[in-house]
Amino acid sequence: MITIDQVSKSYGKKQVIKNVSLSIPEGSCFGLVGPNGAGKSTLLKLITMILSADHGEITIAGESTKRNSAKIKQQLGYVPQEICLEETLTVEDNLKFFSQVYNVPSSIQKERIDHVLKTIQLEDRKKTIVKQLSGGMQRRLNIGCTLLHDPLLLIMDEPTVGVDPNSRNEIYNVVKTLIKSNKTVIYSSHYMEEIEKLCDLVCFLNQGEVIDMNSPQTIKQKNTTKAVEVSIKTSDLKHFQHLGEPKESKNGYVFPSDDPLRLIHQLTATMKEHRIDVHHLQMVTPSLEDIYLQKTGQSLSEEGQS
Ligand SMILES: Nc1ncnc2c1ncn2[C@@H]1O[C@H](COP(=O)(O)OP(=O)(O)OP(=O)(O)O)[C@@H](O)[C@H]1O
Repeated sequence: MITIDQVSKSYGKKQVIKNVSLSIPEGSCFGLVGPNGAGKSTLLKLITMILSADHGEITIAGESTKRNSAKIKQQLGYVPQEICLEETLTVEDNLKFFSQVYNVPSSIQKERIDHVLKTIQLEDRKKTIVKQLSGGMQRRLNIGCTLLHDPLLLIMDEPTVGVDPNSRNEIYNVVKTLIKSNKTVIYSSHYMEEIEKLCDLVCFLNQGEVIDMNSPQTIKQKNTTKAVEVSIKTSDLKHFQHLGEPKESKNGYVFPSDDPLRLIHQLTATMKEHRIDVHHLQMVTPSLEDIYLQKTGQSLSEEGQS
């Protein structure tokens, strides 16, 4: 569906997309992950042709963005990071307005609006003024406005930023409905749990470069570095310094290791030596978030609180 071939982009002297190549199959949900400033929005703006690449080529459904932009735009829905709605109008009037923006023929406008209201689960809110909607509902309407021309490709730039967990689940449901109806979705996020729930493919972007791209399962299998979680107290940590730098976890501390069995022997020996009781000791596999941290030295979640 989409091929990005050796694409680079600079703002002034600063190169923010560096020779990126990737391809996104039709009907897939493609997750773009990276901390603030990784280049996610810039890459999405290149795909949506808001920006043009300095080098390289982007092809969507066989058409080059350089040559056939008008044709591609008909198949493309872009959900920007910022909510872009007229808040003094009702839900329905916003949808009517965006139908006109997207040149939806008036003969099918009502049918399209009804279908979109169902998809975004706002059928009972169509007469509500936008500013009276919750943040999560506004985000769903923001998505709905990009569905009116029935695009094949949807590009969503952090659609759950600033949304509470319940509303986030409702947005996931909308995205899942879109994936089931065979749309291709590109979904950028700081939240790794979203990517794991929704995406068939995940691309880790860091400082404008693709550092890994695969299914979430394959990335986890490839990065088999294991770790051991142990329930020790912070005051006892000094006895374990020779076993590396642990990370605090829900049940105590997690020690990374390429040889977890050996580490378990070392941990138990140290506990015995210092007479430390242990209630919990288990091998753990890293989450996608941990893998990103290992690869970049940067945490997504800390950066992702904005
Ligand atoms: N119009 C612009 N002019 C100059 N620099 C820009 C511009 N837009 C973005 N940048 C810079 O380019 C880099 C990549 O920004 P981009 O917004 O693409 O990252 P991002 O991964 O989407 O980050 P965030 O999660 O914060 O939205 C950042 O260093 C940013 O400051």
